[in-house]
Amino acid sequence: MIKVAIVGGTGYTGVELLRLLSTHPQAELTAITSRSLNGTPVAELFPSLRGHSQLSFCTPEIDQLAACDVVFFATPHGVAQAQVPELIKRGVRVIDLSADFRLKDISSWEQWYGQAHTAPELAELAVYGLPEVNREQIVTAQLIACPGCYPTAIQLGWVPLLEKGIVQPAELIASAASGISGAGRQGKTDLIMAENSDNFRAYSAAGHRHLPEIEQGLRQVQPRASSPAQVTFVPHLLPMIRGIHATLFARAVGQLDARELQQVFEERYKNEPFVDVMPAGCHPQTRTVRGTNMCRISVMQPQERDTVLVLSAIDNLAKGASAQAIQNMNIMFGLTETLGLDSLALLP
Ligand SMILES: NC(=O)C1=CN([C@@H]2O[C@H](COP(=O)(O)OP(=O)(O)OC[C@H]3O[C@@H](n4cnc5c(N)ncnc54)[C@H](OP(=O)(O)O)[C@@H]3O)[C@@H](O)[C@H]2O)C=CC1
Ligand SMILES: CC(=O)N[C@@H](CCC(=O)OP(=O)(O)O)C(=O)O
Repeated sequence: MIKVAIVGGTGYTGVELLRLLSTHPQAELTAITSRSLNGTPVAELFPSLRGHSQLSFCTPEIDQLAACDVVFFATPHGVAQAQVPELIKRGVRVIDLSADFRLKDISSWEQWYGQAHTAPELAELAVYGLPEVNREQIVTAQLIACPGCYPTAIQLGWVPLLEKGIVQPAELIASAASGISGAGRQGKTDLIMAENSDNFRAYSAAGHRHLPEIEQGLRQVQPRASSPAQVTFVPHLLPMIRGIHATLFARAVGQLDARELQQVFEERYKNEPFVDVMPAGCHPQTRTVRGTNMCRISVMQPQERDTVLVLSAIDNLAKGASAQAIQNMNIMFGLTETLGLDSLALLP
């Protein structure tokens, strides 16, 4: 059994990790932290876990964390970079769900996250945990930087086109909408039900911190000679709890027909257990991925003009965070990649 700890167990990604790890056949959760609820039984805060967790929340003590094989950080940005260096020194493997180690360009990280980075050498060491692109490096990684939710949906939608150089990399447009759990569990007025129910709005349209992450990931897969990927990214808040839907617009470089595009996607993802390329004409829905590690994608060319349209749907807390983090753990520890991740979405 793999001994696991979660730092930040009371947030939405923390409890999603807890839910998934509780039924994982090879993982034994030995510590889960909350400074504010130290000593509270986990099943008292989350009664859905009654009968599945005997643990109580504890404070994040380095010795207890270092006794585990792997530590998940489900904490706000800036927390992992303070604690991870010591764990790495002690040989523990770390899977960070925050953005602390996602960007290789530290000055860009500092600009977008508005704070100084205290462990830039670990950002260099970290492997970006998108298995569909970096599976080989994940196997031996000591530190995984899990992708953000929007970057997961958007990169999986565009990677097949960028790799083959069949769309203009400098003219990419992503319009994406997220459920409110994407903003975390802390109370803020603009996240309450009365502000969001029966409402729909864009936010951070002038620039969102996921933009450099998306561009970094796409540039990694592009052919070297092509001009670097440039993205216009507009996120929106949807009045629902879970789910991201991304509508991705790109301009084709040459002549392509819809059948060839479909083949590019089917070929690229034919061995990927968690990417479902839907038949031509289908529209992915967030409901069909809810609570699962799946990304459902479709590609089309409306009116056979030169716009290539990709639709991509994930669950922000699952493939966009905690389930993808467990997919990384499975790969790192040589387990079947789908272990503990084979549940189906609830319908309706
Ligand atoms: N929500 C989403 O859809 C996604 C979120 N993420 C990222 O995952 C991370 C967690 O997100 P989310 O679950 O939404 O966050 P929440 O704000 O809901 O939860 C944060 C958790 O971290 C703990 N925490 C806060 N500060 C510290 C600290 N200094 N030291 C130790 N623990 C701390 C809190 O517990 P306590 O204060 O009691 O210790 C709490 O359990 C964030 O970085 C987020 O950006 C990534 C992908 C998707
Ligand atoms: C709806 C909402 O507010 N979403 C969050 C993104 C959540 C996420 O995945 O981002 P990180 O992992 O980078 O925190 C936002 O736009 O900031």
